[in-house]
Amino acid sequence: MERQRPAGRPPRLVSSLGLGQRCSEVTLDQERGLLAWRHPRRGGENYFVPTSEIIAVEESELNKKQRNTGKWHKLAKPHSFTVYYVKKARNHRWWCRDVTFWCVDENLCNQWTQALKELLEMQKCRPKRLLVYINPYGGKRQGKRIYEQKVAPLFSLASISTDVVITEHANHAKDNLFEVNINKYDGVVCVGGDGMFSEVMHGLIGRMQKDSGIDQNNPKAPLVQCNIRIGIIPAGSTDCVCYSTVGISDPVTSALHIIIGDSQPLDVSSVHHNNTFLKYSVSLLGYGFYGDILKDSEKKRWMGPMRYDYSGFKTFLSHHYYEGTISFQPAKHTLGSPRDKDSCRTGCYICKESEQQLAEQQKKCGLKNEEDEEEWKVIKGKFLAINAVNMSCACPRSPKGLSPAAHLADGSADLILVRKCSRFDFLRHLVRNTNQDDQFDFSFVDVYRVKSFQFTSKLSEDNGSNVADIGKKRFGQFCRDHPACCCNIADSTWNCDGETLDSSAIEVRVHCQLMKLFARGIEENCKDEAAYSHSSIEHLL
Ligand SMILES: CCCCCCCCCCCCC/C=C/[C@@H](O)[C@H](CO)NC(=O)CCCCCCCCCCCCCCC
Ligand SMILES: Nc1ncnc2c1ncn2[C@@H]1O[C@H](COP(=O)(O)OP(=O)(O)OP(=O)(O)O)[C@@H](O)[C@H]1O
Ligand SMILES: [Ca+2]
Repeated sequence: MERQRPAGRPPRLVSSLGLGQRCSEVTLDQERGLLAWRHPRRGGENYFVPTSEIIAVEESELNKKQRNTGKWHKLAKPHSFTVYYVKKARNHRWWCRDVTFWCVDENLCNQWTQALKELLEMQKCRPKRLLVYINPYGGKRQGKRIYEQKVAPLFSLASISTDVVITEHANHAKDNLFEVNINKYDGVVCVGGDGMFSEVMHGLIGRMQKDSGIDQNNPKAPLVQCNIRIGIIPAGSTDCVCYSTVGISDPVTSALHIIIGDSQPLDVSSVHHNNTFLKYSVSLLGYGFYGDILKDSEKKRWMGPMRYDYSGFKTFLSHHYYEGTISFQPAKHTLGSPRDKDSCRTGCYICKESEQQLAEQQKKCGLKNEEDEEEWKVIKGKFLAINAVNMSCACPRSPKGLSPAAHLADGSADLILVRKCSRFDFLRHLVRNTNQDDQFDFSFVDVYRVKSFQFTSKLSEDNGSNVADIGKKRFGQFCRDHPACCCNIADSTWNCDGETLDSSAIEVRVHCQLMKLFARGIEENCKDEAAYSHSSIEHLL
């Protein structure tokens, strides 16, 4: 892609500017959008910052210490400017760092600030106005403090104006998104966990469909893409969506991705029951183990994030399995497979390829629904867990995720079936979700990449349509004939991105890249500080 440079400006600005008490050669390559300098101290460390990662530029005044220790105090008053930029550290963490350059020539100083500001103006993908929802009760109840202390100062530094809503009840953000004048904003930010993100996503996708006259209850309706990006400031208990799309759960890192206007498309699954829309899902749709954990943990919200460990331990000991039938359509359009060694990373070619494939398929088929004619696979069995993940579901508890090779935007989900097995074997599988070993390498675990699936429990098959009531009444009763066998005559519950669904019989369809986040996916071998310090400016420019 050819970069534009401000009209009438030279392609490169090179000056010897003051940095601390010494001089540094500073280069701004306006064509390639690179700012580079060599630190006169720190062993001549080289700095190299793409202008797309500059947060702000301000005319500044040297502080007292800088003024008194510098040689220039005998000279005329120095002029200075400060550049705030993204510093990439280990483990995908980003910091906001600043550097102040000075010179005695006021014109030169102005030329530099002007040139940098003009380059920032040209970053059209950056948001100027954001709508922010804060859940004050998510996670450890730190959402408001995190936003005020860590995020708001960065937004104001980047001249982003915000309208902030502190939610007063569940669904406040979702309902509000159906009413606000959404065109006023360049994005919506949610401060909270996966549940809060889910609310904002439902509000935005729902609003988009409503405005376009699409009936969400129709499971086959082609949904309209939502182009307003969502930013997630993690302040929840799991923060799986943030971790899986940024690589770390850190409010400052996420705020910086929002400021520089990153964009990451995301697949969204729609979940229906009997032609009734239930929910959308982006991370985990889990039946059995994760459904039971969620159901139990909801009663223990007061415990905060610890509730999941408590309920997880209890659910693990209960070792319930559930009988049912899963039917699915394999995702043939995508190049990847769930057993791939490579994971989805920034600029992922598999996601790009899938997007094109699906667009071509849609063009070819037009209104004809050829999807239904495609092959369906049917599997009946007894399952400890049925997990469908649209993304890896990496989170601090499981750093590589439930399906490490799942893609953020390939139009498919990974369906993981964990069949009835011993407690010991199930524990081995669970532990592999937390370490580097392959969690799918067991005879009782199967994984498929799918574009749609349906599930019906044995109970609903046996009892016809009034299953929900029967299931509810029977919940908690277990096989009387074999009290120790762990077979459960009741249904489990679906865990849909951390919320329970009312129906166990569901129909799920993946919508490729239905929405976008202020993120860029996980970066490959995130450069650490050493990578910058040993490269020379000459080489980089
Ligand atoms: C020996 C340790 C094995 C630990 C295995 C841990 C695997 C953890 C996998 C986490 C996957 C999270 C997927 C994301 C789901 C989100 O959309 C959703 C909303 O935030 N979060 C949850 O449902 C919250 C789900 C929280 C799940 C916590 C599971 C804790 C299990 C503890 C099992 C203990 C067994 C101990 C036996 C001695
Ligand atoms: N003011 C509020 N009072 C009560 N509930 C709220 C409020 N605002 C939002 N909620 C609801 O709280 C639920 C949980 O919030 P959130 O996701 O932020 O935290 P969490 O559950 O601790 O984290 P995670 O979802 O990552 O496990 C959301 O589903 C949201 O609908
Ligand atoms: Ca996907």
